[in-house]
Amino acid sequence: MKNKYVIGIDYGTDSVRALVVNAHTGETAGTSVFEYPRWKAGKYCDPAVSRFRQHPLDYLEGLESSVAGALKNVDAEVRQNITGISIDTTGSTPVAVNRNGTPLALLTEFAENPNGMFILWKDHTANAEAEEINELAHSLETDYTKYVGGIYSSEWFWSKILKTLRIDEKVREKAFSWVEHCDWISAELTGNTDPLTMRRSRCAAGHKALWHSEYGGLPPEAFFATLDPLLTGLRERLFSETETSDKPMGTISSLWAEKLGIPSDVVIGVGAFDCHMGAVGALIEPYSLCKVIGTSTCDMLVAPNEEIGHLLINGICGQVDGSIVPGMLGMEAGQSGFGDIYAWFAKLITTPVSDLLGEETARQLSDKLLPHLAKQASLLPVTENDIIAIDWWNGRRTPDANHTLKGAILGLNLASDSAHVFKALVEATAFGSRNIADRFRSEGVPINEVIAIGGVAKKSTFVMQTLSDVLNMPIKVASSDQACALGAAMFAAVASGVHPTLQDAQKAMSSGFDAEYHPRPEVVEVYEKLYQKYLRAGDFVEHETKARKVMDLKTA
Ligand SMILES: Nc1ncnc2c1ncn2[C@@H]1O[C@H](COP(=O)(O)OP(=O)(O)O)[C@@H](O)[C@H]1O
Ligand SMILES: O=C(CO)[C@@H](O)[C@@H](O)COP(=O)(O)O
Repeated sequence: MKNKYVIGIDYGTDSVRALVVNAHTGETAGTSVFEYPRWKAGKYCDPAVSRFRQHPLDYLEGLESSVAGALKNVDAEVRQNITGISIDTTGSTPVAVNRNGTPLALLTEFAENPNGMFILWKDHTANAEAEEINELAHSLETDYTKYVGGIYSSEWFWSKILKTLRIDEKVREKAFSWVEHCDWISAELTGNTDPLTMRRSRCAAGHKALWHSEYGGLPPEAFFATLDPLLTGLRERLFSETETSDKPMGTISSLWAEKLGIPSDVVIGVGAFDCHMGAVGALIEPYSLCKVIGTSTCDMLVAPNEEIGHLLINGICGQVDGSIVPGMLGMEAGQSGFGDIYAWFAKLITTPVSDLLGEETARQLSDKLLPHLAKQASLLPVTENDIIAIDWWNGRRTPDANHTLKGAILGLNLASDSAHVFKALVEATAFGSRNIADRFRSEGVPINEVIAIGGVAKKSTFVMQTLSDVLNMPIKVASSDQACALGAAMFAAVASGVHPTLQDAQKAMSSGFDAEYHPRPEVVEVYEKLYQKYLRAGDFVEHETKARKVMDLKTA
């Protein structure tokens, strides 16, 4: 029997990576990463107002370049035996499309309009719209937020659509429908981007677009029309059916088969979000908490529907049948800022260096900075009087989404140096993780083990040790440094029929775990006390944010 190969493609926040994998052994045959050029240049974004947009050309160029790079040195035999491609992306990252399903920014008149581009998951320009969605949903007999943790977020589909339709008349006129990145790019590969017929991801729809089988799809038209007449009629131009990612989206178009130099019968799987496919790549099992730790975190859990399905889990990013592993309830939570907070601190240090001593010196400093800070911080004792930081630099995703919240550092004195502050930031991100784990437990979802994947999990032993101490649980780190792309490859192997079930694909293709962290008994107790302080300080920050908002409203 000839070996079959599959390609997993993982669109992260900064770059896309393609992984060519032997579907029987999981062995990597080729891999390549492409950084989005327009995004890297900071185009179309304004961090001061939390506006983050990505141009569809970054994604298209990335598709071609990453796959070409991954296939560059493989034998003809590998190329000829590729059976499937599956894709994961960030989310909720929707875009307005025309009747053909073309993102508006690919049309000449919208080429430079950020509102015609993909609205990246971390764009928080729609806070007010999220609040309106919550107010309306909570006032109705059926609360349509009940399966997404009871709070709709400004990071999600409807908030972003509503905001865009309100502020941009041209997009309003031209937008026929809206599509998530994971749906559009997979559909693009099949050649059928018709928004009315393309298959939509269960994962994206259930966690971010309020889709649920109980409502027969999306909430009823009346809900959206009451929210804003601008939404009238859009529901009909979206979708009512969704698919899990073990299913095919279609067959590759001849155009893309030719462009990529692969067989014309390659199956394209239904897409999903990066952290969901990552959890599969990291061998998630019922009641494992799989933490995808990068710029942000996604905290993934699966459990049998019959055991957990009756619960409504408050404050998380949703519970969706089949969103991670088909046939199981998939749950998502997470932190909107994790590694990004360390990156912020590094930038704070390197920017004046760049201004005063030049870019090259700053780059050299930047390359060494985080490992250096981690080393210095690891030498510091952990005491009850340490600095406390609150990890809401990019708002709070969970528990209880609130993107108007901001970060804080408390307890500085004249002896506080960069290592002390970095230690506090790392601890803050770990406390945020602990708060999520506690919420799952208090809502009736036990956690049997913790698995970690993502850039930070691989790069920083200091962060991972602190996390294990604060969670007071061991953490296993998956061997693959491309777990999301590997998970996508596993889905591709099922969608294209190499393996009958996802579990079979996982068994055959997984590369297991290569590190394990254990809590250090000598600091666990101190961290428990610091965590209680973190919770109290967080309450204070939240209270002050609310008070300031009331004042702002009064003076407006
Ligand atoms: N040595 C390090 N210690 C801690 N964090 C790091 C280190 N190196 C990089 N990071 C963080 O890793 C994050 C990127 O994670 P990664 O998983 O590669 O990206 P993404 O989230 O886009 O998939 C950045 O936010 C960066 O600050
Ligand atoms: O929010 C989600 C999924 O729900 C992620 O796509 C988002 O955190 C992006 O993560 P990365 O930056 O790719 O680590």
